[in-house]
This record gives sequence, C-alpha cells and structure tokens, in this order.
Amino acid sequence: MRTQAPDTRPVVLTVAGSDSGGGAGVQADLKTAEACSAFATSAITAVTAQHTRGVESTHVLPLEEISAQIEAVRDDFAVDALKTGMLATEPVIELVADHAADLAAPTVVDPVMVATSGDRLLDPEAEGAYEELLAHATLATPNAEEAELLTGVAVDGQESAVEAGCALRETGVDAVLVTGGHIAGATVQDVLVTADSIETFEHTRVDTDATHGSGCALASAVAARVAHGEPLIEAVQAGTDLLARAIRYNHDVGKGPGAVHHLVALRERAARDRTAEAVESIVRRLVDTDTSPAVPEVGMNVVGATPYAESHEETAAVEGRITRTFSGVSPNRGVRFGASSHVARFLLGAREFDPALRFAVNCRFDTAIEQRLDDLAGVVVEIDRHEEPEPDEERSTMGWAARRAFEQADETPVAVYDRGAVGKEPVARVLAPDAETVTKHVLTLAGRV
Ligand SMILES: Cc1ncc(CO)c(N)n1
Repeated sequence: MRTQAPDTRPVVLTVAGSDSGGGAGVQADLKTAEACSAFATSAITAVTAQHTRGVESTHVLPLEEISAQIEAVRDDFAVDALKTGMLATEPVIELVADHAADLAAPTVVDPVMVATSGDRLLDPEAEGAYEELLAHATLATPNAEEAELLTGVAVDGQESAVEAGCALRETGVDAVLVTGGHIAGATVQDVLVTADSIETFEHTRVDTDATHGSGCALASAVAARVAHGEPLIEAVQAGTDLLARAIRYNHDVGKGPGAVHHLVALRERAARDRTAEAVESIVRRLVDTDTSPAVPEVGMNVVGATPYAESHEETAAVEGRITRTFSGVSPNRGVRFGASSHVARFLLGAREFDPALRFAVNCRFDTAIEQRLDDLAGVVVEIDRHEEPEPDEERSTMGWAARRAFEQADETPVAVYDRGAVGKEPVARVLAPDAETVTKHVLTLAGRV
C-alpha cells in the first residue's frame, strides 16, 4: 500500500446547459474551472444539440432533475463558488435564486440569453426573473446585448456600459462586468462596476470570430478565482486576460468559427520545459561551431517563445547573453524564462504578425554578414532605426522594429537588419518557427555552413 497524497482545491458548482460542441456551456465551465485550479462540479439545466455553427435543438431537463443535481452536490461538497450559465426558463432561474440566497459562497451569474451563433437559449419571458437571482449574486457578467435586455440601457461604449452596470446593480448584485467583445472598436473594453469603483479592462481586439464559449469561460475563470478567495477585481483582471489569450489561440475546430482555448494558460506552462530545452540545444550548437563572427559587441541572445507566449516572461533566453572569448563563444549563464528583454520583444512583436514564429537570435551586422544574408533562404528586410519612435514604457523599440519589418515585407522575413544609429550598433536579427531553422540561419551568417 502507498500513502495517498490528496490534493485540496476549492469546489465550483456550475449550473448551466450542455453544449454537445464542447466549446460553451457546462463543457466550457468544467474545462476552465479545472484549468484555474478548482474542482468543478455541475448541474445541467438543458441539453443542447449544438456545434460551432449553431443550436440544432434544445431539451430542458425537468425542474426536479435540475434540483436533484444541485442538492446532490450541495449535500456532499462544500461549494466555494456558484456559477450560472444557460438557465433556459423562469422556474429554473427561481430555483437557482433560492440556492444562491441560501449558499454562503460567492455567485457569478452569466445571464446567458443568446448563443454567439444567434440562437436563443433563454425563454424571452424569463428575462425579468433574473432580478431575483441577481439580488443574491456577487457578480453578473452580461455582454452588451444582455446588459441592454436587462436594463433598457443601449450599450455602445464605455459610458453606456457604466450606466448599464450601475442600473443593474440596483437589483442588489454586488458588481457588474459589462463585456465589450460585441462593441466595435480596435480594443475590447470590459467595464466592471462595483460599489465603490469603476474599472476598465482593455485588450487589443483579436481578428477572429472564434469566440464560441467566451462568456462561459470568463465567468468560470472568475468563479474559480473567487472560490480561491481572490479579491473580485483581481479575479476579473485575470479572467479577462485569460480570455484575451484563449481567443487569440482559439481552437480551430468544426466548420463554423472555432471555440476559445479554455486550457491555453495550462498549455503555455506545459510548453515551457520543451521551449527552454530547444533554446539550450541552439546555444550548444552555436558554441560548438564557434559562431564568433556573428556575435555582436552587445552579445548575442537566443530567444525561444512558448507557442502561446504573450510576454517576455514567457520566452526563454540566455542570462547575460553569449559573448566572445579568446577561443570562441560562451554563454554567460544558463537559460532562464524572462532573461531577454530586447530580443524577446522583437520576437513577440513579430508574433503579432506571424504567431508561428518561436525563435529569434540577434547577430552582428558587418560587410561580411551583409553578403551572407543573400545565402539565407527567405525574405530579408532592412529597417532604418533613425525612423524609430521614442521607446515604450519597457524602454524598448523592438515592437516597432518588428512592425516596421512586417510592413515592408509581403511575407514573414527570415532576417531583419539595420545599419545602426547614434549609440546603436548595427544588428541582423534572424527569426524562425523552429530551433533547427534558426540555428541554420545563425551558422550561415557566421560563415560556418
Ligand atoms: C449550452 C450553452 N450555454 C451557453 C452558451 C453561450 O455561448 C451556449 N452557446 N450554449
């Protein structure tokens, strides 16, 4: 016999509909809540025959069966947060309102009315019943249409979102997050109205229709976090950040628009070891082959981004860079996540245009290297650093450099170089989707192939 090692997690109960398509509803809730470190339980209100293109049919379960599921969970588990999704009819909303009133745990209400596909998921006569449930809720997460249906305030921007949020708080709900995904604009603004603050969470819009399951995932992520005892504002910030990433790296499934990537943050973490090992293998090859002719005065860095990297903390690089020695080149210290700022920001900037790019290396640029750039198989772009704007808050203009390069090229470049500027050494940066290719590019520039 072995000693058990139990793992304790807060329990989330989702009361929602089943989506056979797996992207929204209970399926989305279970995946998201588990990915946010909660133990997820569920009570199914309705079974929908659904896919990425729409809802084919809906069967609402008998009220006693919905009630029995909630009772079964509550009898046995200490529920740390309640989350509601598709409630379908007025009696179901009333049933859940009774449980929310009686449960000493935070309740997150996603007032699901219409699917992303446009199909109705709530009996139109039941909209008024939400007041009863919201009276006992911690947070409501309506989108612009739901906020308008619940309050009569047409939501078309931040100001009206605040107005609708304040109006909805009259029901007694502690806080309202009016989500902005459906409001046109280059950025998505989600507006949180609480008793004593108004917070706006802003994310650059991702050009996709693959948002199936986004409302369910957001509310479940927030529920899992408040179940952990996280303050509401932090939980909402983290939830909206998660969703931005889950939409950018959406699941390309089905014939319609894809679904959000509920596990994206877990997958990012899971890819870290492989990414660091790939960077280590590139560094080994560059050291073994003595790439000193390609090492710039400022030192060379090899940067690897996880497939879902969004910040330099999610890229692995050599601490202290690779520098020239008497007999060749040497990495100063080990490979660590977050070790590169400059080259990492160039790679992250390039990933805004081509997310398949995973690796970048900054190389020397001189007349010998300039000639060898022709030997690289692919597009090479020159940028002029005299044109660059003031550095951003991270004191880096590397996002600009990547943007400038992609504006000038019709396809993803393999190298982006500049001839320097005052106080700036000329640099040739190589880019690739895989470790093997980026290594070959550096060896080519060093004259080692
Ligand atoms: C079952 C279900 N719940 C919620 C939504 C909202 O996206 C959906 N499409 N399906």
